[in-house]
Amino acid sequence: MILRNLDFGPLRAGSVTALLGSNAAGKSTLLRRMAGELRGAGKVEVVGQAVEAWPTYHCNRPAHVPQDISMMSSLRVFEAVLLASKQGSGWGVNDDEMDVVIRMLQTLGIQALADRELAALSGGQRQLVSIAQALVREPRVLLLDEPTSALDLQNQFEVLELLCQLARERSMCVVLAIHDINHALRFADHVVVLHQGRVEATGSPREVLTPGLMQKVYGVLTRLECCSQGYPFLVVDRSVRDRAELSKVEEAAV
Ligand SMILES: Nc1ncnc2c1ncn2[C@@H]1O[C@H](COP(=O)(O)OP(=O)(O)OP(=O)(O)O)[C@@H](O)[C@H]1O
Repeated sequence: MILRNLDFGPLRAGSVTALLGSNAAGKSTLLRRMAGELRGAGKVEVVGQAVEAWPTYHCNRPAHVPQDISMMSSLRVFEAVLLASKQGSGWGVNDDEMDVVIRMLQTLGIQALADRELAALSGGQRQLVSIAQALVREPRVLLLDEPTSALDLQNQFEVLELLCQLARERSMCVVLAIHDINHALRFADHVVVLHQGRVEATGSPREVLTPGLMQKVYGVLTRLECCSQGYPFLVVDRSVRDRAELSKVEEAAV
């Protein structure tokens, strides 16, 4: 069993939740369970109904952007996003539906890629297209697995800002697994930290993401600083992988 006794939520409409934890903590597994792609014990509900009970293309069925995005297809970017927008609603296409796709490509800054084949895209471009495919469906719940892992710094910031903005505008519940603690501190309303198969901590990022938690969950010594915009960020001083060394650090801190 990968995850046990998980209990968190409800996750609010219009909010962004960051799912944190070290490698193999179970973040992707939890997202797949929340998306209704994995069966298991316990219950995941969307608007009071088990996630699996919502029809595949219903807006209450979460959209899931997985970590590994393979796009070995000869479809072009525009077609791929249009196809995603049409899921479950027949094959006819009108001008309004085309406009929605054009606007989505513009929003993500990938309009210049509209005619490119998916198979010819870079990793970061693929990541932006897969986010566009999920957003264009206008889901009530959007689950993203490390959505910025292939993006350059500017795209990381712009995509996370966009997700926050759309969460508020569309009353969408966004949950993203992410390794960058500073992105979680800056962009998330809520964090859930997984550790050893359980929820170690949950709450507001500033309350939860303390140097003490970083030491326990990630085995790193950190300190909190503040950027010129007033946002807190954690600086990692060093890793303490060795248990004996960690005990010494803990004793010295008492
Ligand atoms: N399809 C699978 N079959 C068997 N075990 C799996 C499968 N997928 C994941 N696991 C195992 O489940 C555990 C949790 O994996 P998961 O991918 O959920 O972690 P994660 O927190 O997303 O990790 P990372 O940060 O490295 O992406 C790992 O031990 C992994 O080996």
